Amino acid sequence: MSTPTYAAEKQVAIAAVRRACVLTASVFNKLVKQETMTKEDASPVTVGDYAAQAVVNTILGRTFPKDPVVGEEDAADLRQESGKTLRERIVQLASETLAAPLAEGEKEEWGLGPNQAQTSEQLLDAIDRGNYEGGRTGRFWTLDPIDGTKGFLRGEQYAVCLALVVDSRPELGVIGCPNLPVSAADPAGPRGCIFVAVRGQGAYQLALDSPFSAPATRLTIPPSTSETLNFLESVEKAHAKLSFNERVGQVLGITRAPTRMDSQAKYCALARGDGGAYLRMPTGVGYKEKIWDHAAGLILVEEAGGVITDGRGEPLDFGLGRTLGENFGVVAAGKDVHERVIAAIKQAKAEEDVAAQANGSIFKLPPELVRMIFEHFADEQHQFWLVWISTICKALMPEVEAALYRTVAVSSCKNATRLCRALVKRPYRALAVRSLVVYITGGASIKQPLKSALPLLTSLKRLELTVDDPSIFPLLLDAPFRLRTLLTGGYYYPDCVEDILASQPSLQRFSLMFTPRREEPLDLEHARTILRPDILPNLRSLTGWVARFPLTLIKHPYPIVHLALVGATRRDITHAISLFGNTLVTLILIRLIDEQSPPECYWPTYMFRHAHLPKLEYFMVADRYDEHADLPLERETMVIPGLREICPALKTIVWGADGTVIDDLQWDFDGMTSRGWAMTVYARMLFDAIPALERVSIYDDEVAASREVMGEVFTRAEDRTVKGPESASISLDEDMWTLRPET
Ligand SMILES: Nc1ncnc2c1ncn2[C@@H]1O[C@H](COP(=O)(O)O)[C@@H](OP(=O)(O)O)[C@H]1O
Ligand SMILES: [Mg+2]
Repeated sequence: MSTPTYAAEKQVAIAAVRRACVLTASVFNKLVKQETMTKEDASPVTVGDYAAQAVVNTILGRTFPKDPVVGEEDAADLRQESGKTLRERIVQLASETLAAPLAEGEKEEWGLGPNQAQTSEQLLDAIDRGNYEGGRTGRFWTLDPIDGTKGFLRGEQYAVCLALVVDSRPELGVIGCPNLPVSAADPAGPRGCIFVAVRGQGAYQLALDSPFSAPATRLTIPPSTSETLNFLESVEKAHAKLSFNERVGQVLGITRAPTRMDSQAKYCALARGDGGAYLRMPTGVGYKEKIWDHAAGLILVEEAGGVITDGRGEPLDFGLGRTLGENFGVVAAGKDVHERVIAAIKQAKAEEDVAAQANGSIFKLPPELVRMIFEHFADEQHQFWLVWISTICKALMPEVEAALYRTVAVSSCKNATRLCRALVKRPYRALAVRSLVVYITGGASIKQPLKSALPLLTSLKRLELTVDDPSIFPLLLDAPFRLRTLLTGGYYYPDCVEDILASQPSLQRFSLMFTPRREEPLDLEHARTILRPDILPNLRSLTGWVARFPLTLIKHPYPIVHLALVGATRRDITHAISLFGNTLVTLILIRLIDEQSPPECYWPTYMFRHAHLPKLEYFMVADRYDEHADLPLERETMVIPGLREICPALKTIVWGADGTVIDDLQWDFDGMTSRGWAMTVYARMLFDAIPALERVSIYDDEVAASREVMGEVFTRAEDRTVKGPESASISLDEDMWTLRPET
């Protein structure tokens, strides 16, 4: 079946709306402006409403007699004796309007022109044609003869709105706006426009007085940015929650003031680019939006390239009768901004939920304070207190949850799925999450649960994602959060790492710990974008497993303060130091020493040759040997010349040497057999060379493999003498040492 073009319907609807506009404009001029009716009188709105409905329905009754109409008014009151005066006024007005000479595009058989007089009864019947209740299937018209009655009375914006709905979908919409400036750029210029849209045929603006002959302007919603975006909203506070819009605007970073106008003229303004988004959020009194207030607007916006849904992002349902039923408000916007507006609404709504729940709390403390107290108790040791409090006082649940959900970690599929479900169920929980750790290797994929939860985590700042399913990582590309810390890892290196980096300009700390696999050669192309200097302007901390993180490809001297590398060869280290040496404060290396390495390079500070590390304070190195080679035990090679100038600020050196190296040092140095002797010589030489040095620790264990390791420590006393060796254990600072043990 071919798509209907609705050409006849369109022509009739435009003509009917134009006649109704002429009628309402004359009602305004005669009855409102000249104040021939008092406020207590049945009101000019009532007169205009009924009369306009009589005119439009008469035309529809003649042209499409089988089509029912869903309208705002019915004639029951007018038929009463008490309605006589009103009835006569309406009949007179409607008759005059219908009897006006035929205009271009109109036909006599539509009931128009001086030869087509209608009786009073015929006109009341026409009004009653608007009694239809609507429904899921079939076609019907829906009419709002004067939409924006308040605007009409003020002489501001109002609209005559007519739409054809087929099987619950608006297919044709016509909106007449007698008071709307023809061009928003010229607000004092000529007024009066008609807007028309047919599904699949585009949206157009026509001239109100010559809709069929004057050239039509095709409408498209232009793209907007946070700077150009503004909201269109009702004038009437009772019709939409304007304070909520304000908060949504803040979330979106909108700087322009909203444009307020009555009626569906807002949809017209949106369609022609006079505003970026129309927000109509419920005021909470249980009002259900009427289909005639949105049907014509919907098709106009959609045909202008926009998106229209309710406040939750759900489609508007025109198949439920006279109202939009359970839809929650209305949001219309350009394609490029609609999704962001919905996300911002979710955030503002979640905040509101938290605030609303807090009002019922027995503690009348300011919510920020309660939150601070609870956050203080949210650590693992005290969590049960919070849970206990919330079971006693349910009103405190949102604050308690906000504290408990601030930092969340999951390490099994089951828990990850549970967590995601809990976040989706109560968006204020999702809003509370600042730090999320997902560490799941093996097992089923948790992609689906994450897909539903990640878009809600608007406050997330720190994400640690170690998963074996690489298809999870692309989810980060659409995420609403701006991370400061991103730690990634897993079995497969995902192709989209660089795109993720490009989408996270606030990133300060980044870690890439994908398992190096021998069987698969590293695709260096993957790393290319990390090299672009512009994508990570805030990057200060970098951790990587070098086999999957080709450091030598980085050419940009990011001002890295903290660098940790696993599996770094001599070449990687020299390269890193030459790039980041000027800014490094901490440097942590698990280095690979191969057979080709010259013997001197066993001494950790040997790597600083030719370098300049003016800010370096903490240096830790743990060694891995491919093959154990003979050690260079000559004093001359232990400390390179010029070390004082190279790293003048160095305070701490931690060396995790392989056990066999320590054993060699023990047996073989200078012919002495004391285990501590060679270490003591080395440590003392370091203290002599670097005046700032306070501590040297040497551990005969693999530092990377365990959090608590034993070793010998040398310290500089107040009187600058060197003490040690003393046996000690080192506990690795978790935050600094983000590396995970190899398994
Ligand atoms: N509490 C409420 N919430 C939302 N809309 C309401 C409302 N009470 C009335 N309205 C509708 O808001 C329409 C006007 O919208 P706007 O504020 O955008 O101009 C009214 O149309 P009418 O003016 O045709 O009665 C009416 O249908
Ligand atoms: Mg209305």
